Amino acid sequence: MENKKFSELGLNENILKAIDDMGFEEPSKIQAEVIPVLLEGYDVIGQAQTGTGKTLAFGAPILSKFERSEGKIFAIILTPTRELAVQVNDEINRIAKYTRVKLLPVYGGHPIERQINALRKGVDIIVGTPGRVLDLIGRGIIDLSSIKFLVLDEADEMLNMGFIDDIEEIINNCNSDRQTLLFSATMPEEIKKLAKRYMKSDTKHISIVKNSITVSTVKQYYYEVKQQDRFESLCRILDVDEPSLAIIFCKTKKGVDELVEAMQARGYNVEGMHGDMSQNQRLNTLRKFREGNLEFLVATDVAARGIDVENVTHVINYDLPQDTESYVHRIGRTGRANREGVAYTLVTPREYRALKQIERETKGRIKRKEIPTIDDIFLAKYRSMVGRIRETLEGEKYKRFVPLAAELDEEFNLVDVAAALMNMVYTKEISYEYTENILGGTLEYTRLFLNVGRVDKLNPKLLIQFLNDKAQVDKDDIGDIDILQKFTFMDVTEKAAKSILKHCRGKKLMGRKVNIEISKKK
Ligand SMILES: Nc1ncnc2c1ncn2[C@@H]1O[C@H](COP(=O)(O)OP(=O)(O)OP(=O)(O)O)[C@@H](O)[C@H]1O
Ligand SMILES: [Mg+2]
Repeated sequence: MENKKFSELGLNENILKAIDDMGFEEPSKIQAEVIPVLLEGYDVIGQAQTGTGKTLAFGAPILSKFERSEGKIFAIILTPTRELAVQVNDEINRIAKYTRVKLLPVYGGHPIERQINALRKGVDIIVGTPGRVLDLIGRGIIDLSSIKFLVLDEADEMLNMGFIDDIEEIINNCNSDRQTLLFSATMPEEIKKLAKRYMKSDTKHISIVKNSITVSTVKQYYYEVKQQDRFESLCRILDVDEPSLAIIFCKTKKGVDELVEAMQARGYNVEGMHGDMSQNQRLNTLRKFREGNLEFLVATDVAARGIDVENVTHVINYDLPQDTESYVHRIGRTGRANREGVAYTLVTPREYRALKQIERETKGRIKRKEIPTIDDIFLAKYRSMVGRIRETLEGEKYKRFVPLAAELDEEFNLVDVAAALMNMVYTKEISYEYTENILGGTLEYTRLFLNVGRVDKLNPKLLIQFLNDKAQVDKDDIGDIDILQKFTFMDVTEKAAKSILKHCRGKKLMGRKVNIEISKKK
C-alpha cells in the first residue's frame, strides 16, 4: 500500500500549506492514522516511537478544526516540563502560520503577570505545565469550561504520581463534551486503564509501536565500567566519538552539577540542566544547545521527554535510568525523524541485570562495547586530523602559510614539522593526557609506563602479560624493548624478574629478538 499524502487526510488548506513550508514530504504513520480520526471527533490514545511527529499528529487537526468563539479558549495542551511547553508551542505555531490562531505557553518560573496580560488580550490555544495552569484557573484567568480539545502530551508521565492530582483538578474544570487526546511513546497498561475515567467510551487506541518501543535508527550500546572509572570512561568515549551534540543523563541534580564541573575542568564545552536552576538559565542553556553553541548538555530526566533538538548524535546514560520508560524517552532524544543516532549506557557489573531487564522490556538490542583504549583515542584523533587536513587542503585559506612553510623547509624535515603540528593539535584536543588515572591498572597502563621508561612503576604480572601478548605489540613497542634492555628492575621481586626473563628470553616481537637483562636491586 502506498503511503498516504498529507493532502489526503482531511486537513484544511492553510494547515497543508504550512506543513509544506516546513518541508515535510509525507505524514509519519502516527500522523496518517491519527489525523483523520481526530478530525472525525474521536478521543484518541496515541502511542508511537520517539521522534515520529506526535506533536503535529495532534496539533494539525486541532488547528484545522479551529473556530473562534470570542473570549473562549479553544484547546489546552499540557506537558510535563516548561521547556517542552515552549517547544510544543513553537511547533504548533509553525503549523498555524497561515491561521490567525493565538497560542500562548504558560509555565512556572516565568512572571505570571505577563502571562495574565497576554491571556486577557485573548488566547485560543494554551500550552502549559499543570502547576501554572492550575494557578491561573484559581485566579479566574483561565476558563476551560468550553474547550474543544484537551491534550496530555507525555500522557503516561502526566497521569503518574507526580502530576495526577493536578491533572484531575484541571480536568474537573473542563467541559465534558471536549475531545481528549493522550500521546506518548510509552503507554503502560495501568495508565490506559486510568485514562478511561477521563475519556469517552468510543476512544480510539492507535499504536504504531511494532517490534520494539525504541526507534531502530538509534543504535544502542552499553559499556561495563567500574564505579570509580565512570568519569574516565565517559571522557574516553567522548574523545573517540567526538559527538557534535550529545545529551548526557545523570540520576540526580547533584550528579549533574558534579559532572558538569569535572567536564568543564577538562575543557569540554558543557552546561547542565535540572530542576533547581532558574527558568531563564534552563531555557538559555537549551537555546545554546539548539543553536549548536554548546556541545554537551548534562541533564536529569527533565530533558528526557519530548525535547526535540536536531542533530543530537549521542545520548549517554552516565547513570542508569530508573526504569524502562525513562530509558526509552532518554535515548529518544537522538535518532529523531529518521535521523541516525547512538545511545550509550554505562553500567557497573551490579547494574548489569537492570540493563538486561530494560533490554527485554523494550525488545531492543543493547550491544556491548569496550571502553576505548588510549590507542583508540590516538587513532581516532589521527583520523579526524587527516580528515580536517584534507578539507583544509581543498580550500584556499591555508595558502597564506605556504611561504612560511617553505622557510621551515630550510631548517627542518617537513615530515617532522607535520608530526609536530599534529602533536600540538592532539594534546590540545584530548581532554587531558591520559597518563595518571588509567582504568584500574591494565595492560595499557603497562604499555604507557614502558613508553615513558618507568619500569619501576609496573606490576610484573602485567608486564609479563604485556610482553606475552603479541597482539599488543606494534612498531612503537620495538623502542620499548630497547628501553627495557637497558633497565634495571628496581622494584620487582627476584621471582618476578626471573619470570620476566623466562617469558621473554629468546622470544621474537615484531621480528626482533627480545634481549633482556635483569640486574638485582643494589
Ligand atoms: N511528517 C514529517 N516529516 C518529517 N519530519 C517531521 C514530520 N512530522 C514531524 N516532523 C519533525 O520530527 C521531529 C520530531 O517530532 P516530535 O517532536 O513531534 O516527535 P514526538 O513523536 O513527539 O517525539 P517524543 O516522543 O520524543 O516526544 C520534529 O523536529 C518535527 O518537526
Ligand atoms: Mg512529543
